[in-house]
Amino acid sequence: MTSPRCADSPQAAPGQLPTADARQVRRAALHLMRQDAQAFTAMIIFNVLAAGAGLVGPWLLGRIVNTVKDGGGVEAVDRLALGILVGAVAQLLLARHARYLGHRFGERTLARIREQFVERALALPTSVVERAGAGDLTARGTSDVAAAGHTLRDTGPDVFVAAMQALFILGAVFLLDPLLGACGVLGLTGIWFATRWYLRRARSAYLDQGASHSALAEVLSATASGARTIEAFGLRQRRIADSEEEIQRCVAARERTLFLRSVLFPSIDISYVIPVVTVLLLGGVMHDRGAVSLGTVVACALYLRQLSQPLDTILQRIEELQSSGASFARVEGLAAAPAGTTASTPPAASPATPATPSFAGAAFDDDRIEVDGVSFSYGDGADVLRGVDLSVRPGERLAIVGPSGAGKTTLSRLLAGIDAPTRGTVTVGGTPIADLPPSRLRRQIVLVTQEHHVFLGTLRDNLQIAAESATDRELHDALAAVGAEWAGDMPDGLDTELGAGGHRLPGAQAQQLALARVVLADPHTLILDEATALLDPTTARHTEHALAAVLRGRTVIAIAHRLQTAHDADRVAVMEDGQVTELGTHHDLVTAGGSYAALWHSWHGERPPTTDGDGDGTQAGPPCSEARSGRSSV
Ligand SMILES: Nc1ncnc2c1ncn2[C@@H]1O[C@H](COP(=O)(O)OP(=O)(O)OP(=O)(O)O)[C@@H](O)[C@H]1O
Repeated sequence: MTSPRCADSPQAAPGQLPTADARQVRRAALHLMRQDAQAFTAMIIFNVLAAGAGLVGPWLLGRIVNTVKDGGGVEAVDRLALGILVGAVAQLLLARHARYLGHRFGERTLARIREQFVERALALPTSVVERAGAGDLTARGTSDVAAAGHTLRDTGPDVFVAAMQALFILGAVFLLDPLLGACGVLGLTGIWFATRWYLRRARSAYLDQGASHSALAEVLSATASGARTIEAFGLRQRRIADSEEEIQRCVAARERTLFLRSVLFPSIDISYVIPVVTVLLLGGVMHDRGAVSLGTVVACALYLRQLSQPLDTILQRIEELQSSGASFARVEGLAAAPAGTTASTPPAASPATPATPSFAGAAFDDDRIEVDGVSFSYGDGADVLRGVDLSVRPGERLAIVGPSGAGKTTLSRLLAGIDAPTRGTVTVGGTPIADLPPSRLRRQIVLVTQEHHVFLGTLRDNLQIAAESATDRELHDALAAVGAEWAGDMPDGLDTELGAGGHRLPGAQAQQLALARVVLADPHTLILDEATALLDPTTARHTEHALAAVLRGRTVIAIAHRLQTAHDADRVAVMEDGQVTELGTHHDLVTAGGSYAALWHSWHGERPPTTDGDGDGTQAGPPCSEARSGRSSV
């Protein structure tokens, strides 16, 4: 499934993050320049002055030739030579300062690009990141941002200085003698053709190269993170074959860019010599006829010889500009990704989104979740959800049970707005969940799974991710709410460093930490999918009880792997083969004698009742215990 904005995005292959087109890249670059306009203008002024100072040398050298030819004295020559020295020193100092300004501008702009990238990446919907793969996002955030930064800091200013110098030099040649200037420019046409040929092919070639790097990073990181599974299922050869395929793609892409360079550079080298030779030959003939002074011919030849230096810089850097332009297009592509909003966008006001956690229950009538005729398929596969209708009342506890593969997790992803339905709608308070900006969605509905992360930083940092302004008291309350008594024994309390190099939290504690974050995020609806699965039965029960107090007043949708959870819920939805086949209270469903009743009775080791009597095993059966239930096989 591709969201509409993603499909509209330029150059976005299905499921991949988009890449900005040339117009968008230009607009983004101009915007960055405008953001630091003062530094940019100062950089231009100093570059122009440096380029102007660079013209003094050849011009004075031409005058020295004329002075000597006309029999001028040593004193005159010395004066002119001193002028050359002053010009060279002035050029050095001005160019140095221009470069310093350029670097400062580059560093500041790079910082802006990085900040913007992080904001955009954080605002991406989970489903987009999942489909694009972490490798692509990582490659864009690391090597692509670094390449764009290198251009801004070094390549960009270098090319700019060189372009100024080249323009000034050509202007000077024309001023000295328009005919010789025209010859020089004509002699340079070879460079123009070679460069045009190169530029027409380079952008797509470098984009391919960047994409092949991303694909390789994706395969390698997936292989590394799934190493145990690969070993266990004997998938080694397959992964090696996949990696080799991506490496081959990478090599082919790099060979193509290498070919482009190997044509460009020799053509350029030859083209440099042509204007100098032309000017010397024509200048010689003109001088013989008295049409031009010897000094002018020498100055023109020197200027054209000098031209090779800025042109060299431009042409060598143009390759970097192409590759970093492609990198910048990939970085900027995130702007066109189907993010509803950026992290900096303030969430729309909602009664269920208080700035600080209240823990007081926050589900309002507006927060009703409606699932209406929903079908869903992964990619082009068959429907795994088929015409699901469900209405979840604010403040209700709904348990979803069903056999493995019935579609419970898929439905929970749709309810959490991670995926959008293929057909039908999932709405919260009348708004399609898939249309909610991620920043707002995350404050309304949170999916809690057994996947969780302990970030490098203190315990406080780890908690304040969910509520930046939460006080220590609120952090302690959140930890207490999920039964994380261990937090009180931390060596430095909330300042204890967690993660590699610091205090390592065991799985169960890390899960409690993740739950405490949810408490702090304070969404009106929680979807629990195996949230307490890693906890041992006693801790799980303890956490669930603690959560029960915290969740009062909120809507809770729990994928129930323990039938006790279903028993304690307000209503139970039974899913089978992508459909909701039964919906009602535990008591009603047991009485109805359908699949849920059969499951409940088999769990209790009972025979299903043959009469319409109350089949609720809580009365007739042995007391429910987590130890007995373990994970239900529903
Ligand atoms: N990312 C995916 N790509 C393709 N198919 C998927 C994907 N995730 C799940 N499925 C398929 O969708 C169907 C429903 O899976 P889902 O995980 O939603 O079921 P479930 O009821 O939660 O199962 P379990 O209790 O085992 O987690 C299954 O046939 C599964 O193979």
